Amino acid sequence: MDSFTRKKGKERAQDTESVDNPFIVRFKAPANETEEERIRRVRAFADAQKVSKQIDENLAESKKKIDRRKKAMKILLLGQAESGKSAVLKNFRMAFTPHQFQKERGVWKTIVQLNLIGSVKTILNALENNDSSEDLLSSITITPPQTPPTDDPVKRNHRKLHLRLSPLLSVETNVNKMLSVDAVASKDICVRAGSGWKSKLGFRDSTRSSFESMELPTHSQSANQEDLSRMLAASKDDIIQLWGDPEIQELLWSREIYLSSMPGFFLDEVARIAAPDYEPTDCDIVRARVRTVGVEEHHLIAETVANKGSEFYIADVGGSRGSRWTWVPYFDDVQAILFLAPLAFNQMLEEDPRVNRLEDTLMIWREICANVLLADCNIIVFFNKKDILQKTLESGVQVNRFVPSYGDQPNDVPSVTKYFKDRFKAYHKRLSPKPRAFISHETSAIDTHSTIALVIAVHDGIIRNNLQRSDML
Ligand SMILES: Nc1nc2c(ncn2[C@@H]2O[C@H](COP(=O)(O)OP(=O)(O)OP(=O)(O)O)[C@@H](O)[C@H]2O)c(=O)[nH]1
Ligand SMILES: [Mg+2]
Repeated sequence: MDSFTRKKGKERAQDTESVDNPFIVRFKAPANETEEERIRRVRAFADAQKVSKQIDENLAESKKKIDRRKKAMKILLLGQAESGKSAVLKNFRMAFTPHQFQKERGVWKTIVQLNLIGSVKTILNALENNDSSEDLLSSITITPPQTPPTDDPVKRNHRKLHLRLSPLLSVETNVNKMLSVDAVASKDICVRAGSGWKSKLGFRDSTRSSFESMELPTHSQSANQEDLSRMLAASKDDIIQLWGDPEIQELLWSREIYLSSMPGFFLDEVARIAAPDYEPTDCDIVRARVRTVGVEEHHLIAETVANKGSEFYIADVGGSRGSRWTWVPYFDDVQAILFLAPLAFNQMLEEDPRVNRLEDTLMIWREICANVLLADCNIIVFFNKKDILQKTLESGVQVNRFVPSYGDQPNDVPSVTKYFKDRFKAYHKRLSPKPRAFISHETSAIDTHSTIALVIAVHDGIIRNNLQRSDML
């Protein structure tokens, strides 16, 4: 007699209690049950119990997570695409969870390599379009040029380079496929939040709970990454030759393709990055470009002595126009918004080249300031990309050509930064539903040294502010 059948008498006694319990009712022994039916029923009951236990455990884990989340600090990174939100997030992670971040180095190695090959593709595409006089914006191709042989030795050399680099581009295509890179018309690597792209590149996230799925890289995925490193090492000299070619520089210039000012630019460091033993530095990682699509939420449990164990959630959103509708659900319980405003006055949006970046940022800023859901939220502005502003002004670009209201104010970094700050401050004062302090910092998120110090100070400031608000000080 099995334990289930032995409990029959007891079960009967509990019948009144369990009459409402569908689980017990479902597995009650029917009258005239055969031995075979009984075995099947007992087995089904054991299976159901196992599933039920698993569900209870998951619910308990979810509840724990909800409770933890309630207590933790919640930060939201906002701003247009390419404003530097993900770069600031990386600085946060380096500051508070350096060990965890260290484990991701392999992922960033592959991304830096892909960024580098992306620049190579842009050059080859420009060359090919030049040859065939096709529109520059036609899709990027990995096929070698099909045009007939030429007597021009420069062109012949370019074609040879293109042919020799084709296998590298094929391997790159395989890695992009593996990452399910979105085939949107973008020059960037676009991976969807929650798609597990980092685990496909070999990163094991130990902060994830046991019931969250975590894909491990398959053998072929790891092989793809190895192929990429091998092919890059083998193509190193060709890439150096391609990038150093004065004819090509001239062509890129004439086509207004300014590679060195594009995100994810690594062509000046090919020798280091294509080396077989290449390991990305912190600066490489912050400069690596992956476009955020959707919202990536990161749960950080501080590892550093000063803040050990303190928990916070940082949501890093996709900033392109098509992604902004995904931001609103995160307004609900956020305590601080870090708003990234790039100090860019002479650039247009990639998704709409008619719209100036500064005007777009100001439009988002007005909406955030006026939002009643965010009335009690700390908002901190990072006027980012100060290094780029410096270079732009040094190259002689006049602000008033792009922003007529700038007038004849000096064309220097302090004056331009003040102009930005005053405009943001004025909207903040006018549109905030309740009075609140305007807090801002000037940053260059790729300067990890100063940005790490800043994010630690900002984190401490948010805690102090929240404590003051809850009258605990
Ligand atoms: N030179 C320079 N580059 C920066 C700075 N901040 C960010 N970048 C680079 O600009 C590119 C875009 O930065 P991201 O952090 O990916 O931008 P994002 O706001 O997350 O963009 P989306 O994910 O598209 O919304 C990356 O290659 C960064 O390394 C900066 O202060 N100076
Ligand atoms: Mg991003």
